[in-house]
Amino acid sequence: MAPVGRLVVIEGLDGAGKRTLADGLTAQLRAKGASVASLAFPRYGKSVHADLVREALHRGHGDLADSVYGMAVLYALDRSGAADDIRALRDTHDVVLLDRYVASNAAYAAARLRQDAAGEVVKWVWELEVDRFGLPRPDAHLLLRVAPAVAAERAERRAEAEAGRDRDSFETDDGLQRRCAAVYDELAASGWLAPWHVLDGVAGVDHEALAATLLG
Ligand SMILES: Nc1ncnc2c1ncn2[C@@H]1O[C@H](COP(=O)(O)OP(=O)(O)OP(=O)(O)O)[C@@H](O)[C@H]1O
Ligand SMILES: Cc1cn([C@H]2C[C@H](O)[C@@H](COP(=O)(O)O)O2)c(=O)[nH]c1=O
Repeated sequence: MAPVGRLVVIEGLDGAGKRTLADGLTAQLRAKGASVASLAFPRYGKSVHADLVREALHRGHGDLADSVYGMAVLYALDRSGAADDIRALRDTHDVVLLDRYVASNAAYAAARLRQDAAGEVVKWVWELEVDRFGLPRPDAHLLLRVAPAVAAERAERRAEAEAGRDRDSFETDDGLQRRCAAVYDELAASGWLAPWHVLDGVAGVDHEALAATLLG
Protein backbone atom coordinates (compact mmCIF):
# COMPACT_ATOMS: atom_id res chain seq x y z
CA MET A 1 0.00 0.00 0.00
CA ALA A 2 1.36 3.44 -0.91
CA PRO A 3 2.09 5.70 2.05
CA VAL A 4 -0.69 8.17 2.65
CA GLY A 5 0.42 10.10 5.69
CA ARG A 6 2.97 12.74 6.47
CA LEU A 7 5.77 12.19 8.97
CA VAL A 8 6.10 15.38 10.99
CA VAL A 9 8.95 15.63 13.50
CA ILE A 10 8.96 17.97 16.50
CA GLU A 11 12.44 18.98 17.62
CA GLY A 12 13.84 21.29 20.28
CA LEU A 13 15.73 21.52 23.53
CA ASP A 14 14.85 19.56 26.66
CA GLY A 15 11.88 21.30 28.24
CA ALA A 16 11.13 23.41 25.15
CA GLY A 17 7.51 22.23 25.11
CA LYS A 18 7.55 19.55 22.39
CA ARG A 19 5.13 17.19 24.15
CA THR A 20 2.77 20.08 24.86
CA LEU A 21 2.93 21.12 21.19
CA ALA A 22 2.30 17.53 20.05
CA ASP A 23 -0.82 17.36 22.23
CA GLY A 24 -2.18 20.72 21.04
CA LEU A 25 -1.45 19.97 17.42
CA THR A 26 -3.02 16.52 17.63
CA ALA A 27 -6.24 18.04 18.97
CA GLN A 28 -6.37 20.64 16.17
CA LEU A 29 -5.53 18.12 13.42
CA ARG A 30 -8.26 15.80 14.69
CA ALA A 31 -10.71 18.70 14.87
CA LYS A 32 -10.05 19.17 11.15
CA GLY A 33 -10.91 15.52 10.52
CA ALA A 34 -7.36 14.19 10.16
CA SER A 35 -6.27 10.88 11.64
CA VAL A 36 -3.19 11.34 13.81
CA ALA A 37 -0.73 8.93 15.41
CA SER A 38 2.23 9.85 17.54
CA LEU A 39 5.47 8.33 18.81
CA ALA A 40 8.12 9.75 21.10
CA PHE A 41 11.82 8.91 21.13
CA PRO A 42 13.59 7.53 23.08
CA ARG A 43 10.92 4.86 23.63
CA TYR A 44 11.56 4.57 27.36
CA GLY A 45 9.95 1.44 28.80
CA LYS A 46 9.34 0.01 25.33
CA SER A 47 12.80 -0.85 24.06
CA VAL A 48 15.92 -2.22 25.70
CA HIS A 49 18.06 0.30 23.83
CA ALA A 50 16.00 3.23 25.11
CA ASP A 51 16.19 1.87 28.64
CA LEU A 52 19.98 1.62 28.35
CA VAL A 53 19.98 5.28 27.26
CA ARG A 54 17.94 6.27 30.30
CA GLU A 55 20.23 4.34 32.65
CA ALA A 56 23.31 5.92 31.06
CA LEU A 57 21.83 9.45 31.31
CA HIS A 58 20.95 8.95 34.97
CA ARG A 59 23.69 6.66 36.24
CA GLY A 60 26.49 6.98 33.68
CA HIS A 61 26.96 3.19 33.26
CA GLY A 62 30.74 3.33 33.56
CA ASP A 63 31.91 5.56 30.75
CA LEU A 64 29.03 4.71 28.36
CA ALA A 65 27.36 8.11 28.76
CA ASP A 66 30.68 9.78 27.85
CA SER A 67 30.81 8.02 24.49
CA VAL A 68 29.15 10.33 21.98
CA TYR A 69 29.14 7.76 19.18
CA GLY A 70 28.15 4.92 21.54
CA MET A 71 25.13 6.83 22.84
CA ALA A 72 24.16 7.85 19.30
CA VAL A 73 24.17 4.18 18.26
CA LEU A 74 21.84 3.31 21.16
CA TYR A 75 19.38 6.06 20.17
CA ALA A 76 19.57 4.88 16.56
CA LEU A 77 18.97 1.23 17.53
CA ASP A 78 15.91 2.28 19.54
CA ARG A 79 14.53 4.06 16.45
CA SER A 80 15.50 1.23 14.12
CA GLY A 81 13.34 -1.10 16.22
CA ALA A 82 10.38 1.19 15.53
CA ALA A 83 10.93 1.55 11.76
CA ASP A 84 8.23 -0.94 10.76
CA ASP A 85 5.78 0.65 13.22
CA ILE A 86 6.47 4.10 11.79
CA ARG A 87 5.85 2.89 8.25
CA ALA A 88 2.65 1.10 9.33
CA LEU A 89 1.37 4.23 11.11
CA ARG A 90 2.21 6.34 8.05
CA ASP A 91 0.23 3.93 5.86
CA THR A 92 -2.86 4.27 8.02
CA HIS A 93 -2.88 7.88 9.27
CA ASP A 94 -2.94 11.32 7.70
CA VAL A 95 -0.25 12.60 10.04
CA VAL A 96 2.31 10.81 12.22
CA LEU A 97 3.82 13.14 14.82
CA LEU A 98 7.28 12.15 16.02
CA ASP A 99 8.45 13.79 19.26
CA ARG A 100 12.19 13.77 18.48
CA TYR A 101 13.69 11.75 15.62
CA VAL A 102 16.97 11.44 13.71
CA ALA A 103 17.73 15.17 13.97
CA SER A 104 17.85 14.91 17.79
CA ASN A 105 20.74 12.50 17.43
CA ALA A 106 22.56 14.81 15.02
CA ALA A 107 21.98 17.89 17.18
CA TYR A 108 22.96 16.41 20.54
CA ALA A 109 25.94 14.40 19.23
CA ALA A 110 27.29 17.43 17.37
CA ALA A 111 26.77 19.63 20.43
CA ARG A 112 28.78 17.18 22.57
CA LEU A 113 31.80 17.19 20.26
CA ARG A 114 34.42 19.80 19.44
CA GLN A 115 33.21 22.15 16.74
CA ASP A 116 35.65 20.73 14.17
CA ALA A 117 34.17 17.22 14.65
CA ALA A 118 30.52 18.28 14.63
CA GLY A 119 29.99 18.24 10.86
CA GLU A 120 31.33 14.71 10.61
CA VAL A 121 28.97 13.28 13.23
CA VAL A 122 25.96 15.02 11.68
CA LYS A 123 26.79 13.31 8.36
CA TRP A 124 27.42 10.00 10.11
CA VAL A 125 24.04 10.06 11.89
CA TRP A 126 22.25 10.50 8.52
CA GLU A 127 24.27 7.63 6.99
CA LEU A 128 23.68 5.35 9.99
CA GLU A 129 19.98 5.93 10.51
CA VAL A 130 18.66 6.66 7.04
CA ASP A 131 21.06 4.87 4.70
CA ARG A 132 22.02 1.83 6.81
CA PHE A 133 19.05 1.34 9.18
CA GLY A 134 16.55 2.45 6.52
CA LEU A 135 14.54 4.77 8.73
CA PRO A 136 11.95 6.67 6.70
CA ARG A 137 12.82 10.28 5.92
CA PRO A 138 10.39 12.72 7.48
CA ASP A 139 8.28 15.14 5.44
CA ALA A 140 8.83 18.09 7.76
CA HIS A 141 10.52 19.21 10.97
CA LEU A 142 8.99 21.65 13.42
CA LEU A 143 11.75 23.33 15.44
CA LEU A 144 10.24 24.63 18.66
CA ARG A 145 12.72 27.39 19.36
CA VAL A 146 13.09 28.77 22.89
CA ALA A 147 16.12 30.27 24.61
CA PRO A 148 18.06 27.60 26.53
CA ALA A 149 17.38 29.42 29.83
CA VAL A 150 13.63 29.31 29.18
CA ALA A 151 13.74 25.60 28.30
CA ALA A 152 15.77 24.89 31.46
CA GLU A 153 13.30 26.79 33.62
CA ARG A 154 10.36 24.90 32.10
CA ALA A 155 12.14 21.56 32.61
CA GLU A 156 12.94 22.46 36.21
CA ARG A 157 9.36 23.48 36.97
CA ARG A 158 8.09 20.27 35.40
CA ALA A 159 10.48 18.18 37.52
CA GLU A 160 9.25 19.96 40.66
CA ALA A 161 5.62 19.39 39.68
CA GLU A 162 6.02 15.73 38.74
CA ALA A 163 7.12 13.71 41.74
CA GLY A 164 9.76 11.11 40.85
CA ARG A 165 10.83 12.83 37.63
CA ASP A 166 14.61 13.27 37.88
CA ARG A 167 16.36 15.52 35.40
CA ASP A 168 19.00 13.68 33.37
CA SER A 169 22.61 14.63 32.65
CA PHE A 170 21.89 16.14 29.19
CA GLU A 171 18.98 18.20 30.51
CA THR A 172 20.99 19.77 33.32
CA ASP A 173 24.06 20.55 31.19
CA ASP A 174 23.56 24.24 30.33
CA GLY A 175 26.57 24.36 27.99
CA LEU A 176 25.29 21.36 26.06
CA GLN A 177 21.83 22.91 25.72
CA ARG A 178 23.32 26.18 24.43
CA ARG A 179 25.47 24.41 21.84
CA CYS A 180 22.53 22.20 20.90
CA ALA A 181 20.36 25.26 20.25
CA ALA A 182 23.03 26.55 17.85
CA VAL A 183 23.26 23.21 16.03
CA TYR A 184 19.47 23.06 15.67
CA ASP A 185 19.54 26.51 14.05
CA GLU A 186 22.17 25.29 11.60
CA LEU A 187 20.23 22.11 10.77
CA ALA A 188 17.10 24.16 10.18
CA ALA A 189 18.89 26.72 8.02
CA SER A 190 20.37 23.98 5.84
CA GLY A 191 17.09 22.03 5.53
CA TRP A 192 18.82 18.94 6.94
CA LEU A 193 17.01 15.69 6.03
CA ALA A 194 13.67 17.49 5.37
CA PRO A 195 12.26 21.03 5.36
CA TRP A 196 12.20 22.82 8.72
CA HIS A 197 9.54 25.20 10.08
CA VAL A 198 10.93 27.32 12.89
CA LEU A 199 8.35 28.10 15.60
CA ASP A 200 8.67 30.70 18.32
CA GLY A 201 8.07 28.68 21.48
CA VAL A 202 8.11 31.73 23.73
CA ALA A 203 5.59 33.89 21.88
CA GLY A 204 3.45 30.76 21.60
CA VAL A 205 2.36 28.63 18.68
CA ASP A 206 -1.03 28.95 16.99
CA HIS A 207 -1.91 25.25 16.88
CA GLU A 208 -4.94 25.79 14.65
CA ALA A 209 -2.96 27.69 12.00
CA LEU A 210 -0.11 25.18 12.17
CA ALA A 211 -2.53 22.27 11.73
CA ALA A 212 -3.99 23.99 8.66
CA THR A 213 -0.50 24.50 7.20
CA LEU A 214 0.42 20.86 7.76
CA LEU A 215 -2.75 19.61 6.12
CA GLY A 216 -2.65 22.14 3.29
N1 LIG B 1 4.34 27.59 25.74
C1 LIG B 1 4.61 27.26 27.00
N2 LIG B 1 4.66 28.22 27.96
C2 LIG B 1 4.95 27.90 29.24
N3 LIG B 1 5.18 26.65 29.68
C3 LIG B 1 5.12 25.65 28.77
C4 LIG B 1 4.85 25.90 27.39
N4 LIG B 1 4.89 24.71 26.72
C5 LIG B 1 5.18 23.77 27.64
N5 LIG B 1 5.30 24.33 28.87
C6 LIG B 1 5.60 23.63 30.13
O1 LIG B 1 7.01 23.33 30.11
C7 LIG B 1 7.27 22.04 30.64
C8 LIG B 1 7.98 21.21 29.58
O2 LIG B 1 7.07 20.97 28.50
P1 LIG B 1 7.10 19.61 27.67
O3 LIG B 1 7.08 18.43 28.59
O4 LIG B 1 6.04 19.72 26.64
O5 LIG B 1 8.56 19.76 27.02
P2 LIG B 1 9.41 18.77 26.13
O6 LIG B 1 10.08 19.60 25.11
O7 LIG B 1 8.56 17.64 25.62
O8 LIG B 1 10.49 18.24 27.16
P3 LIG B 1 11.50 16.98 27.12
O9 LIG B 1 12.18 16.96 25.80
O10 LIG B 1 12.48 17.28 28.20
O11 LIG B 1 10.69 15.75 27.39
C9 LIG B 1 5.91 21.46 31.05
O12 LIG B 1 5.73 21.68 32.43
C10 LIG B 1 4.91 22.28 30.24
O13 LIG B 1 3.66 22.37 30.88
C1 LIG C 1 15.81 10.83 20.59
C2 LIG C 1 17.16 11.35 20.98
C3 LIG C 1 17.32 12.07 22.14
N1 LIG C 1 18.53 12.53 22.48
C4 LIG C 1 18.67 13.23 23.76
C5 LIG C 1 17.77 14.42 23.95
C6 LIG C 1 17.45 14.44 25.41
O1 LIG C 1 18.42 15.22 26.09
C7 LIG C 1 17.63 13.00 25.86
C8 LIG C 1 16.38 12.27 26.20
O2 LIG C 1 15.29 12.69 25.44
P1 LIG C 1 13.93 13.24 26.16
O3 LIG C 1 13.23 14.02 25.10
O4 LIG C 1 14.36 14.07 27.35
O5 LIG C 1 13.16 12.04 26.59
O6 LIG C 1 18.28 12.33 24.79
C9 LIG C 1 19.64 12.27 21.68
O7 LIG C 1 20.77 12.69 22.01
N2 LIG C 1 19.48 11.56 20.54
C10 LIG C 1 18.28 11.09 20.15
O8 LIG C 1 18.18 10.43 19.08
